[in-house]
Amino acid sequence: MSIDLSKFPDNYVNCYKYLYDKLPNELKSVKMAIVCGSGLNNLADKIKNTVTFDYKDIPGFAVSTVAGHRGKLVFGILANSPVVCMVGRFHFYEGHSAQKVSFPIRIFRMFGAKVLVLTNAAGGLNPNYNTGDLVIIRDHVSFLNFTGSNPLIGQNESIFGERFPPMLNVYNHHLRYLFTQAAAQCNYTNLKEGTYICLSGPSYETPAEARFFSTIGDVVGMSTAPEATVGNHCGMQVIGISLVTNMVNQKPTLSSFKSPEEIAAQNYEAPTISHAEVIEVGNQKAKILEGIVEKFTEILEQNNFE
Ligand SMILES: O=P(O)(O)O[C@H]1O[C@H](CO)[C@@H](O)[C@H]1O
Ligand SMILES: Nc1nc2[nH]cnc2c(=O)[nH]1
Repeated sequence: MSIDLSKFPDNYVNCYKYLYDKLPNELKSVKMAIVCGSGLNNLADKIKNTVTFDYKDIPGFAVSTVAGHRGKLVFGILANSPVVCMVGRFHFYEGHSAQKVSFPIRIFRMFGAKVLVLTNAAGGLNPNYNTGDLVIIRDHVSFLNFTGSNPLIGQNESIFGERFPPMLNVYNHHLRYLFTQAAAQCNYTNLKEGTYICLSGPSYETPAEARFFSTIGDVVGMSTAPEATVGNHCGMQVIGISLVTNMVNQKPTLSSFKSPEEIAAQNYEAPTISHAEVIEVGNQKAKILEGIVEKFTEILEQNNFE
């Protein structure tokens, strides 16, 4: 075993050992960890020589309760590189604490992962975006962190990182640049970059909230920031990619001064949004993202990225 387990808290050791003992030697250490967002399970399909675990069997893991999140942890080889992939993630709105949501990230660090690839389905706020666009996360605004649900609250586990970690470069610039190269090599031309707004969910935003969020960010979702916060704390190089699964409605709600007849005469259509739509777009676009993530891994290998 390459790490001194006596230095780690028991719950991390139990989980690490459970997985470690079942892995072949070539997967006992990984370079990269990937988290699949809603509808993006197929991202894991390119991983070879896999060893798969059910979340329900892994000590310390929560279980996935959300449609579009398979609840499997996959170790394997992607583009000649040993990786671990969460096929489905945990969310705060499922009733898990921010600490529970991000618990796997520290396990991946214990397995040696330096690079953390976070993917998610998100609503587009930036009017220049379209459904189906991929957005490299440049920075985030986390309403979870603002409101007392920072995953680093509690006793600091100094084996992982410092008490007051800076958050000035959470999303690594070099990785983001290399991701643009990977996308270009895959002939993907709709790549954007933007700020991710993290909300607790599970309700989607009201139009007034959406207008407010659009003044501070480009996409909005209910994940990623806790994982990025913990990854940054334990010294991982983080990259986040949002798939715009829907454009968020920002039009003001109906005026009180208009009669139902006047509204109908304007051919008014009530806006909607559903998780089924989010998953459908995720499934449609997962192939593209899968190809780019594989190319990205290949580029990291070529660049000896550490
Ligand atoms: O962020 P991921 O897990 O991709 O999922 C996004 O999609 C769900 C809402 O449709 C929420 O869970 C939101 O966070
Ligand atoms: N909050 C939020 N999360 C999402 N996840 C996917 N789409 C959306 C959205 O429109 N809003």
